[in-house]
Amino acid sequence: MNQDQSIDKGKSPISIDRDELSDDEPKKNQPSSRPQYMTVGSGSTSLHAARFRAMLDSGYGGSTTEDAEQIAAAADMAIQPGLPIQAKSIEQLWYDRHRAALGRSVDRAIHLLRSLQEMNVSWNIYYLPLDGAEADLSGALKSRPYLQRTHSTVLPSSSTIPSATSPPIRRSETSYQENATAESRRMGEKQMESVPRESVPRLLTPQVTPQLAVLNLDLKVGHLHQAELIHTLERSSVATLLDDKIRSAVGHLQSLRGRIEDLSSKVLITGDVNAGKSTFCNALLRRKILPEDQQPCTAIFCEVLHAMENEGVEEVHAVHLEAAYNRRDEQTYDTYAFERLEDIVSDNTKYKQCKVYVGETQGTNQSLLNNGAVQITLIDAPGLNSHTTKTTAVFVRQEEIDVVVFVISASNHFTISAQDFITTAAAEKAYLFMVVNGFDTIKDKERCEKMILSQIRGLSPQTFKESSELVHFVSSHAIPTEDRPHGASGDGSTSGGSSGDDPNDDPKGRGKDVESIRNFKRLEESLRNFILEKRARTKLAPAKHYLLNILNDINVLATVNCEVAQLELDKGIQALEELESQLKSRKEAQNEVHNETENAIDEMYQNVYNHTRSTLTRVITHAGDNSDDPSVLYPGLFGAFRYSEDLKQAMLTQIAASVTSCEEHARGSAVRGVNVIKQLGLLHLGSEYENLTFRPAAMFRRKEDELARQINVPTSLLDFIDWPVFFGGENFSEIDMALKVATAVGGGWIGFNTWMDQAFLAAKLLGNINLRQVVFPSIVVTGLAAITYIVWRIPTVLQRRLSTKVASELAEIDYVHTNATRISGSVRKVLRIPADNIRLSLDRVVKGLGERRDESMRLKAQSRVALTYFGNLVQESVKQKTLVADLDLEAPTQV
Ligand SMILES: Nc1nc2c(ncn2[C@@H]2O[C@H](COP(=O)(O)OP(=O)(O)OP(=O)(O)O)[C@@H](O)[C@H]2O)c(=O)[nH]1
Repeated sequence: MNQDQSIDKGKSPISIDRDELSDDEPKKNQPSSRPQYMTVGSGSTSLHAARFRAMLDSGYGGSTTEDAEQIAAAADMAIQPGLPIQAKSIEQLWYDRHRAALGRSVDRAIHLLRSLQEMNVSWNIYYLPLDGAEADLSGALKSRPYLQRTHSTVLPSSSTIPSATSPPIRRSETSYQENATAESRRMGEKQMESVPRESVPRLLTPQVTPQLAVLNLDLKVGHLHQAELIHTLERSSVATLLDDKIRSAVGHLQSLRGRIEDLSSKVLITGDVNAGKSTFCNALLRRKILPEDQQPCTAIFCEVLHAMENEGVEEVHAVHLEAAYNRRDEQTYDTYAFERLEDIVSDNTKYKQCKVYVGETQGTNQSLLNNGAVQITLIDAPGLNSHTTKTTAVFVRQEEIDVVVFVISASNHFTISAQDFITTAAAEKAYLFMVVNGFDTIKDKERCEKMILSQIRGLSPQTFKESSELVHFVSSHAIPTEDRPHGASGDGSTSGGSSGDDPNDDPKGRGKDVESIRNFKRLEESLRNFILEKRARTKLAPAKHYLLNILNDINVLATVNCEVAQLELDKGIQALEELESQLKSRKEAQNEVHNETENAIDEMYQNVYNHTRSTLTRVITHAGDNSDDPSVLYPGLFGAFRYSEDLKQAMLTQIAASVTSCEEHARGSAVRGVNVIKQLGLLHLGSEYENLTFRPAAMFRRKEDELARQINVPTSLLDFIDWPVFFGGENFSEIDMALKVATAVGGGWIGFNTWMDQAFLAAKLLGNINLRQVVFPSIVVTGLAAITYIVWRIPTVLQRRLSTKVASELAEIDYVHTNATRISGSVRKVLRIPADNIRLSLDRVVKGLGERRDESMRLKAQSRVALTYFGNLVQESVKQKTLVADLDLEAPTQV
């Protein structure tokens, strides 16, 4: 609301008496002057007092009861009929109150951001839309299309500073994002197919991000935009990016906090090259301190402060390029006298900035730098061009600049750089103060004014709206400085004037000079008002503006994350139920498979063992029954030994063949067993067991049965004779042993001699004569018969004897059991491989399910915590937003 409007409110119980305007200026020339005093009209209830009380009642009042009482008393005083109260005191009280309230809100916002930062560590903040890429995990939302808040707007300050009646946050367009996000969604879905759920980044797409004014992640790499980059980022990377944003927002809030507390104000004077910025500064100071030149001469930022801040010493501190200025640390700057300023400001290779401490030439009432209550710093910026525009914009963006004064050359109007800068600065700062300088050089002033105002309307509508206060057409040259007497215009377009700067002092009443000085003084007044009286707007409004933005961002993130937390909690509960049942059935399957495979293996092992054992036992037992084997023919007495070797060989070959057949049988059993296990694998683990291949030929490659060939079964003479027939007994082993010894010591006939000796002993008993006559022929015949018998029986006896010997040798090395164990063990080994694989696979599945269940439980717990946290955050951010939005920074002027 501008001043004229407030004046129009003449019927208000509280009115401004324009007759009480400052006595510095003629009243009729003070359309923009601020009221110095306020008188109370009817004495009826004051709006101010009501507002104060309402504010106190709201709990958002002063920091102490005493403070509150003091303010309320001041307000009550203001409504006492006929009692003049200094408007500035009231304003100061309002200002302090707002300052304290905003300070508390800043602290609260910092607290909320820090908690958000902590939350972001344990539960990465969601930063992706719930449609599109995330749609597959948000079945619940599929049936309830997610509302995309495409354009939520935080109304900026100034005329748009939200008041109690106009909510600050306006969702101008809420729509179902169907078509607009289709492309992004398609892309997201495509990429999501290949991205595991856990790595889904929590990002908001550009459809949501515009509503984030501060915490928006500015993702851009080359030609790729956020929508494309979004899916390539890990959630943790996004969390880190967001953490950085939150950190810098906290830093910004802290400096805003400091700025709110700070009683000084900084005024940046910027504009096109040679627009007359330095001349304007000098005119404000009434001293020619900063170098003025027709050529561009200011290359570094030049800060003009009151000498009071430098213990009253006037000097220049040129700050080193890499140093952070500290007045108490002379390492950070060089000290110069004012005369050297021209050299310093024109060179930006040695110094980045200079601080100029200036003592005032004007009294405190008129002084701009030190106005009693507030310290003001003027900053003369380098002229804007394509190189410096960005630097200056960055400078402006820094929170310590309260007011931007933009100097335009009346003859050049707005250059491209100027337009760029104003567009950027207008977005950053609520107000721009425009000084159209060198107005003395313009002939058709009215036309110039019109043209410039229409340009301003396009560039900064807010400034245009209050142009009577914020846009000034002046001539800095018209203001006399120490070395420039009154009216000494550079181009001579205006003539000289009186020695003082009061136009009324002009004895000849030179109209143009009078007008110029008056205009300049009006500008000063507006600027002073702007800085001093409207500190709420210049100092507090940026904090309020930023607070509304950041609280809105917190609210948006909290709302989205609340929904996500609810969604994830629901999903978590559902997933947990599914996982529990899967885990149960898998564990059952695990036991079942274990038992079935073990049974199958044991059964197969036992079968093969029994089969091998019985087969080998049978073959070894009947190894000597191959008399009809055509390959082993008895060649007669003289080939008896060779025959015995052939027989032995045939027997061992037969046994070996039986071992091979047992192995073949075992292979078949293994194939059957593997099939049984494969079926179990297919049943419980699915297709991964379809291609299970088993090569039975690979079994029994090492011929361990050759042991049989290596056994030593020597043939002795006794093996040819059927001793039991001769001796009618079976005490064969003793004889065998004795004969073995005899054979070894005296050759094969010793045993026979002993037998003959016994025959002769019998004959002796019968008598010599008879014996000689009867027995001898009998003996000879019997002997011959025996010999014939023995020779005849050799093949049969040898087979049996050798078979027995082989069997006993094999029994000695436990051949049957060894081979049965080896073959069946081999089968077991072969079967154990797929069985173990199945078991391991099932173990893995069970373990995986267990881990997923644990993870789901963790996520569920986290989601529950997040849900509670974000739910509270939504409420708290709304509460804080309302409190901040309800702060009416302009209250005292709306009387
Ligand atoms: N006629 C006239 N000349 C002016 C006025 N203000 C400045 N000048 C002249 O314009 C020229 C440039 O003035 P400066 O103050 O150096 O301009 P600047 O914007 O500070 O220049 P840079 O910092 O180098 O960009 C000087 O010759 C001044 O004398 C004015 O109001 N009227």
